[in-house]
Amino acid sequence: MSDGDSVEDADFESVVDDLFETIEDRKRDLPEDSYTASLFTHEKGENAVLEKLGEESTELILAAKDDDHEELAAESADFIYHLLVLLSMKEMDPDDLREELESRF
Ligand SMILES: N=c1c2ncn([C@@H]3O[C@H](COP(=O)(O)OP(=O)(O)OP(=O)(O)O)[C@@H](O)[C@H]3O)c2ncn1[C@@H]1O[C@H](COP(=O)(O)O)[C@@H](O)[C@H]1O
Repeated sequence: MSDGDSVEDADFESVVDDLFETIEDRKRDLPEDSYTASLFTHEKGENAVLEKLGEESTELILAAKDDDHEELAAESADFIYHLLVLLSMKEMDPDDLREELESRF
């Protein structure tokens, strides 16, 4: 996140872009204590993040069925984070998603 921005006043798009930038940094630097880096070096390869996406979508559905808004927001964030890791693994980025969504307007 750029200097002067706060989490409170960042819009959704810039939060996604900042998170994706952090993911790209972790992919490049592979710090030992980083969960994100561990996904890029996992022995299961991309299956590690694909499995996580499956788990997170199930948790998201359960939160929706319980009408638990706080949990639904948390599980949605987990899902979007893992989706961004997958896009990075595939050498894609949020612009690919943005363009696809915009093409449907
Ligand atoms: N947004 C996320 C994010 N969302 C979810 N997760 C991790 O995703 C993992 C899986 O979540 P689960 O719901 O399965 O919860 P869990 O019970 O901990 O799961 P298990 O690992 O035990 O299966 C957890 O370890 C979460 O910490 C995330 N890890 C990192 N980020 C972002 O990535 C940045 C870099 O993080 P590091 O890679 O840790 O440096 C951070 O600053 C965050 O902004």
